[in-house]
Amino acid sequence: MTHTAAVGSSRSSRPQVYDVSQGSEPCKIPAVGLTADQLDTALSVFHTYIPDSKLSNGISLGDTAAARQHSRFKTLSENIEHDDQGSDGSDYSENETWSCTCMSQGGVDDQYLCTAKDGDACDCVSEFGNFYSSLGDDSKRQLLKLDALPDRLPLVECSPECACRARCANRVSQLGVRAPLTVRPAVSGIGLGLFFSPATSVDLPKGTFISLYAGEYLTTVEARTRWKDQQSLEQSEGQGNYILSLKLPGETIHIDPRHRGNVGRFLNHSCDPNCVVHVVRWGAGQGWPRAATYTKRYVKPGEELTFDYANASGGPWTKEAKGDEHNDKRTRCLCGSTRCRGWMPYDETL
Ligand SMILES: C[S@@+](CC[C@H](N)C(=O)[O-])C[C@H]1O[C@@H](n2cnc3c(N)ncnc32)[C@H](O)[C@@H]1O
Repeated sequence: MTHTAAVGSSRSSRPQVYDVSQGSEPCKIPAVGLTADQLDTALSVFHTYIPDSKLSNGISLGDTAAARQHSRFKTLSENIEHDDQGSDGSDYSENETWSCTCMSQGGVDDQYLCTAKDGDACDCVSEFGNFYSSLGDDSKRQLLKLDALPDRLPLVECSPECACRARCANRVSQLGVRAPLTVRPAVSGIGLGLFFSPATSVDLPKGTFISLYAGEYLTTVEARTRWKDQQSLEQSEGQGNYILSLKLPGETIHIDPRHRGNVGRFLNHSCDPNCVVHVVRWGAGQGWPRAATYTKRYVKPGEELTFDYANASGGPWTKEAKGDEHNDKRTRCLCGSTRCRGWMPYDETL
């Protein structure tokens, strides 16, 4: 793939703002300060930009009926060991649907339906908890109450089937990227990274939704094959490994954004990160687990956004690679933090 106009390149007198999301997110995500080659890489990694994950055969998770019919879905489901309980920890199984009947009353307060205003009355919030709170400013932004989240329980937002629709305050991760972000060369020098880049000098509060880590859902068998391929690319061409494995109670989900993915694939690992990954379902039962990143502290303008790959699932699924010469899975961590553990975490089951 070649491009005649390069972002931030001396080849172009007026730098062009290239939206990495290709118009798929509510906010543009400019690529900034990239050489022509880096821009080519940033673009060519996305054969397709998808704001939400899909099955590896291209079927959208939102298309529940088609996803359930498809043999790939069945294979994936069979690969997942289910507990007696629903995997969101509730009494609802994957085959049941759950929705609230909250209806908008009209007016500006619509934004707060389901949580701040009618929280007690909303079926979803009263069943699964209210873990978002309003920032209370004009931005109408909802923050995740990180300290109130129960350990290892996925967040459940209102589902696409709920009557409250898009303005409900219990829908955050499903609305796409809203924080001002840019893709730039990573601070560590390891390829590209995702940065908080506001127009004015404001901090990003703790609990702000950044983006999903969206890609193709893989079976464990598919993930193993791709992991090996990506690992050899990493060694031969310096291209990274992108598969995120979410180990939930009773199930493991692998997400690969290398060929089809969203901007979350630019989030680098840090041993002292400013973001954290949480599993979010859009509705209980029928809701597939999404990996969503949120800030875990205040973030200053210009900071690179990172998360600890070892905490991706909130569980003990990863191992720190040891400095053992015979461990071919090890990759040096270049996060540069004073708490750096030296090696990148990896999922030993792949
Ligand atoms: C999800 S991608 C992150 C974006 C990547 N830097 C890029 O340019 O596309 C993960 C890959 O980035 C690299 N990476 C991320 N964090 C790193 C770190 N702390 N140290 C070394 N490499 C890292 C590794 O190659 C890893 O496999």
